[in-house]
Amino acid sequence: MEQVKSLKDYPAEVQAEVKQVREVVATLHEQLLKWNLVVWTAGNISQRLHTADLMVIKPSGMRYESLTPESMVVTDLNGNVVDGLAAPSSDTLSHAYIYRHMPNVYGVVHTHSTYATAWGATGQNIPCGLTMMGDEFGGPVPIGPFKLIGSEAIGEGVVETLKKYPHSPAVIMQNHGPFTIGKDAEAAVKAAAMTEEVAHTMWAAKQLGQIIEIDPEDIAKLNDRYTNVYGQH
Ligand SMILES: O=C(CO)[C@@H](O)[C@@H](O)COP(=O)(O)O
Repeated sequence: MEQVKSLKDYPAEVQAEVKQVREVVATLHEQLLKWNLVVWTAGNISQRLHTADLMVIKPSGMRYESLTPESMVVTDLNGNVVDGLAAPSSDTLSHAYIYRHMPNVYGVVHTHSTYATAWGATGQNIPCGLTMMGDEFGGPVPIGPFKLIGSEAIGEGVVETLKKYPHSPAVIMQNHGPFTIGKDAEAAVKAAAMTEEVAHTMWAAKQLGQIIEIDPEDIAKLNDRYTNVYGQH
């Protein structure tokens, strides 16, 4: 049987990174409240380390206002706790699955943000009818399969869905809510905020009439410009 190491068994550089990532992950949860992406305790953030196959994730069921760097939980990429006093998030095994199968991903976020989750309840991809969707998602925001909570099944659903939508940093799990990814936890939080924004706008558009979807060639150009030209390089 695999021996689970304690954080004390890891080198000093790993312990130093854990300290820094605990701060980052604890503080970023404030952004979920700021952007109105969560209610009560329903959502979580994690970030993977660069110095070891470990991640830092929110403790399960704790109010965002009470989160501190010390209350964050450190697990390995099989979801085993290596440091922390609290039980880790219900979605730990799914975050770990995503990190194991998507080596460029270092941040994962889950929310139940209202409009994105409403699309999830209908099982419909959010169609790409906005230039910002071409920019941010490179196409529609996809719906992932329905999966029960607590195992790595949600992570499998996210990874399988993103194989079909490789430019999207978001999957809205059917009947559940968005899971977003990024090069770090902050990028995944940004993707969660953008998912909710476009979910809201496209919901409003649907009330007004038929959606005009953007041509896939133009979506590719938008996504390329946003990825390679937009912002400071
Ligand atoms: O999605 C769900 C439940 O529907 C959970 O991810 C959410 O409530 C957050 O749980 P944790 O507090 O991270 O264990």
